[in-house]
Formats: sequence, C-alpha cells, structure tokens
Amino acid sequence: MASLRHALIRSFLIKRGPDETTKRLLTLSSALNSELRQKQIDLLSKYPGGCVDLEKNDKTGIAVLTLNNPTKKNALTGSMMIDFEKRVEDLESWEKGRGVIFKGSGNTFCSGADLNVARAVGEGKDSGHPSLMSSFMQNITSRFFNLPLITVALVEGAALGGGAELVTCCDFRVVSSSANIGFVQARMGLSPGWGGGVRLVNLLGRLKALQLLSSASIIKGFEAQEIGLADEIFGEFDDSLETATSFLTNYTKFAPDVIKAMKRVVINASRSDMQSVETLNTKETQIFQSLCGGLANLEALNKKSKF
Ligand SMILES: CCCC(=O)SCCNC(=O)CCNC(=O)[C@H](O)C(C)(C)COP(=O)(O)OP(=O)(O)OC[C@H]1O[C@@H](n2cnc3c(N)ncnc32)[C@H](O)[C@@H]1OP(=O)(O)O
Repeated sequence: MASLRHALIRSFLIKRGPDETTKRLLTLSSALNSELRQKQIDLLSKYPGGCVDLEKNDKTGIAVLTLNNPTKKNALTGSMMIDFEKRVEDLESWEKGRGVIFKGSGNTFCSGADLNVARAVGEGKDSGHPSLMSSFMQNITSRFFNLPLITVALVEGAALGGGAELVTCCDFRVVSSSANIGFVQARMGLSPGWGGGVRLVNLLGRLKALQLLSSASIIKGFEAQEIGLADEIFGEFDDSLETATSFLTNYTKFAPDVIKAMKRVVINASRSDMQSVETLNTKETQIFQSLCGGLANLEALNKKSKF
C-alpha cells in the first residue's frame, strides 16, 4: 500500500506544477484512505458478536464505555472493533463530557482479539488482513488516547494480548489486585498490533516494556503498580465502578471546557510525539503483519487452551 502510494505521488510530482500537484495529492490521499477504510470495514464486519456500549451522564460529565462479549471474556470481534470506533466518535463530540471509564462486562476487562478473528485474519495474511485489522485498531486506540477527556481503564480479571494493549490507551489505570494483565502476544506467535507496543514504551520506558513483551508474563495488580502500569489498586471487596469513579472524580471537578483545555494542553505538549507515533504505528503494523498467520502463530492457535 505504501509503495503504491509513493509511486503514484512521484508520478504526479513529475507531471504537474506545484499547486496543481498539492490539490491532486490531497484528492489522491483521501481516495486511498477511503479505499483502505472500505477494505477494513468489509473485513471486520464478517466477524460479528458482542457489542461496545456507551453510557454518558451529562450531569457528571462521566461516561462508561463497556466491552460487552461476556461469553468470551469480552474478546473483541470484528463488529466490536467497528462499534468501538462509533463510540469514540460519539465521545469526540461530547460537549458536556469530562471523563470516561473504560471497562469490560462481568468483572473482566478483555481477553484480547476473538481467537476466531485472530485465526481468520492470520489466514488472510496474503491479502494483507493482519495489516488491515492492525491499522484500524491503531487508529481507534490513538483517537481514544487523544480524546479531550480524562480516561481511566478499570481493569478486573483478564487483560490479555490485545486486551492489555487497550489498557494502555487510557490516561490512568485503576486495577484489581487480582487482575491478570499480560502482553501475551509472544505466546501467540504475535507482536503487539493495536498500537500497544508504542504506547507501552512511552508509558513504562524501553526496559520495562521489553521485559513485559519478551517474557509475555502475566502480572497481578500490585506488580502492575510497582512498574507504573497501575495508578490505583482495589481489593476484592471494593465496588470496582465506584472506586474508578471516585478516582476519576479527582480529575473531573472543574467545568468541561476547563478539563478539556487541560487535556488539550497535555496533548499539545506531546504533539511531536504524536506525529512520530503515526510513523511508529505503521512500523508496528508491518512487524505484526510479518508474524500474524506465520508458523508460530498458527501453531499457538492450534494448540491454544488458556493462559
Ligand atoms: C493483536 C491481538 C492479539 C490477541 O489479542 S490474541 C488473543 C490473546 N488472548 C487469548 O489467547 C486469551 C485466551 N483465553 C484465556 O486464556 C482464558 O479464556 C481467560 C481469558 C484467562 C479466561 O479464563 P477462564 O476465566 O477460566 O474462562 P474460560 O477460559 O473458560 O473462557 C470462557 C469462554 O471464553 C472463551 N474465550 C476466552 N478468551 C477468548 C478469546 N480471546 N477469543 C475467543 N474466545 C475466548 C473461552 O474459549 C470460553 O469459551 P467456552 O465457554 O469454552 O465456549
């Protein structure tokens, strides 16, 4: 896709004057983007199941975003990925919004990609399916990460594989002491593909990120807190949603415009990071595409039980 883009751009640059070239390049880029998007939607909509729910409270300015696929421990199906994008769109334009709690249904966060989807995407390797899923998920998680709202991941039960990547797209993490957080992609013969590799390095630093990714170890709440992945821990008798809400309220006391301004200040200050994040994500997708559907991945899917 990138080499086609470059070849077309080069041919335009040779044939046209500068102004005409700019206009044509913009048209071309938007045509390529909508073609890419259509391919992503066509692929993901083949794998239905579950949903992503959003409850917005205009009075408090706090919304609850819930991954809802309880029979599969909130594994993400293709249609849930599309749903997730719609909810992010809704949050992007929420005037009265201050903060979001991102959680899973039934006391567990997310067991990663639905393994049926992971298998099908891997089998479509030659048609670029891993890259289509990866770039779609990177785009949504980046948009969620850059919402003008304060975001908190409420992590209970499993946050594995892609589920652990989703944990990194929030500003803060409130984690159950018994939660199981694992960047287990290596056990699946995979690498992160939902933008979680780039965000994890930015969050924890190079060494800790490398330790988590290359060991694929599964850590509990207190260990997550020790390495800086969890901002607050709660116990088995605490009300999880109440704990997350009370944590978030520390940062959502002021008027929506003020809260949004603060978040925008922080986003703006990391703007140079954001530009490079796009490039880094593209590389992360290429690495993911190189593994997904490969021997180690197919072997892991075939003998897969549970972690
Ligand atoms: C870039 C994306 C990369 C990825 O995310 S690859 C996916 C990585 N994640 C996994 O491999 C998770 C596999 N699941 C597990 O290890 C365990 O199910 C888990 C989450 C620890 C929960 O264990 P338990 O509480 O004992 O529950 P359980 O195993 O009986 O699961 C209940 C039902 O949920 C299903 N399930 C869990 N995770 C799933 C998944 N990712 N995709 C599809 N189905 C999944 C599981 O098969 C079981 O179904 P059933 O009740 O036996 O029909």
